[in-house]
Amino acid sequence: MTYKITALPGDGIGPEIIQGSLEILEILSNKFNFDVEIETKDFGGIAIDKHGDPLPKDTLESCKNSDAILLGAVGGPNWTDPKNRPEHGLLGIRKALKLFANIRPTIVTESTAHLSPLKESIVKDTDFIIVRELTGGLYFGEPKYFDENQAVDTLTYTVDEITRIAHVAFQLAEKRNKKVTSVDKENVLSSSKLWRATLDNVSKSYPDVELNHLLVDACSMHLITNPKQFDVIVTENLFGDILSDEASVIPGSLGLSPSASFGESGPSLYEPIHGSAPDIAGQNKANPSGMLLSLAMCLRESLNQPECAQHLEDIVFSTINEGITTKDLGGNKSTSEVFETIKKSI
Ligand SMILES: NC(=O)c1ccc[n+]([C@@H]2O[C@H](COP(=O)([O-])OP(=O)(O)OC[C@H]3O[C@@H](n4cnc5c(N)ncnc54)[C@H](O)[C@@H]3O)[C@@H](O)[C@H]2O)c1
Ligand SMILES: CC(C)[C@H](C(=O)O)[C@@H](O)C(=O)O
Ligand SMILES: [Mg+2]
Repeated sequence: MTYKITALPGDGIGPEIIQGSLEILEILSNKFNFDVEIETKDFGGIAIDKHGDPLPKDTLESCKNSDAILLGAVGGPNWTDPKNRPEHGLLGIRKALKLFANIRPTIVTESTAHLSPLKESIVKDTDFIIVRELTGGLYFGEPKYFDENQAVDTLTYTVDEITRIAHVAFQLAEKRNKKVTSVDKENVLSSSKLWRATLDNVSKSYPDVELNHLLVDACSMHLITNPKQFDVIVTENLFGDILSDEASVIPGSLGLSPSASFGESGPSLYEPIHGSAPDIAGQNKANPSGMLLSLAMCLRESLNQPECAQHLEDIVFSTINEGITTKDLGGNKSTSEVFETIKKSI
């Protein structure tokens, strides 16, 4: 069986972290005996420059015909036209492929706790997953417009949209520590009132799973004072975006955090949660771990290679534990030095 992968390097540090990751994928496929066919496509700012469109038809077609998509990052100071931004390509692909469930794990083991800027005793043994709704909420609600005098964004959620993401969260929790924390702003927002009521309803089908509700402002505090209390956090699009960047501080760096986006069918998309990091782009300084851990999620979920995924995750963490890290984690290695070390370890 040959797996088809579409690679979307994108902008800024995107190409720097994708290139080495694809080389590692080739090495892993030889070692673990499976075949991959990789098609690399223009996406984001580079696609605006070359084709006038952040998500060209040809790129979307390749994604639709693949088994999985690996994405670096998009955006940057070169693309400021509010009507044609690299980020529109990202929202466009999520919507076109109906990738409504975005999974963002945070794990800190005994051996990685020292990397956190927070106290080791607080972060040690943290293991939770943020389930972020990805195709609704303020990102997509209509009307949405701006003129010189006014700007409007609309926060809409339907019961169906909330129900399907709630099932994802409960099903995950059933396989884990059986605890769902739903995060909303029920004291103010109508959409959050519907969110909370729907979560209560869906929870009736999962009697073994405990459901708690937290307001998003309090959750942002709990996240960094007592992250061990969480198992599965489920929340709407914008809250999930913000809380997951905050959560990346717990293991140590935004450069460490991976993600996977799933629809009900079709290819899934794997990308680190960070952006194109314009401040370090082109300098060989980017931490490739978030991209590599996203590749591991891809190997496990889309390519049916759990042992290969585990091998890659083990090597990413043992490399970090040996002190071979980029500056964001306190080390002095370049992106390419980290990639070379990981290749040798494989
Ligand atoms: N999925 C995506 O493609 C994605 C995600 C987030 C932001 N963005 C876009 O990226 C651009 C820059 O956004 P931003 O600066 O707010 O966020 P960012 O995530 O790009 O960077 C925030 C900070 O984290 C650092 N950082 C990020 N990734 C790192 C890595 N792998 N290694 C080491 N340090 C890392 C950066 O250097 C920067 O200081 C914007 O255009 C934004 O829209 C894209
Ligand atoms: C770039 C931006 C549109 C995107 C988002 O907000 O979803 C990013 O921040 C992310 O977390 O994937
Ligand atoms: Mg984000």
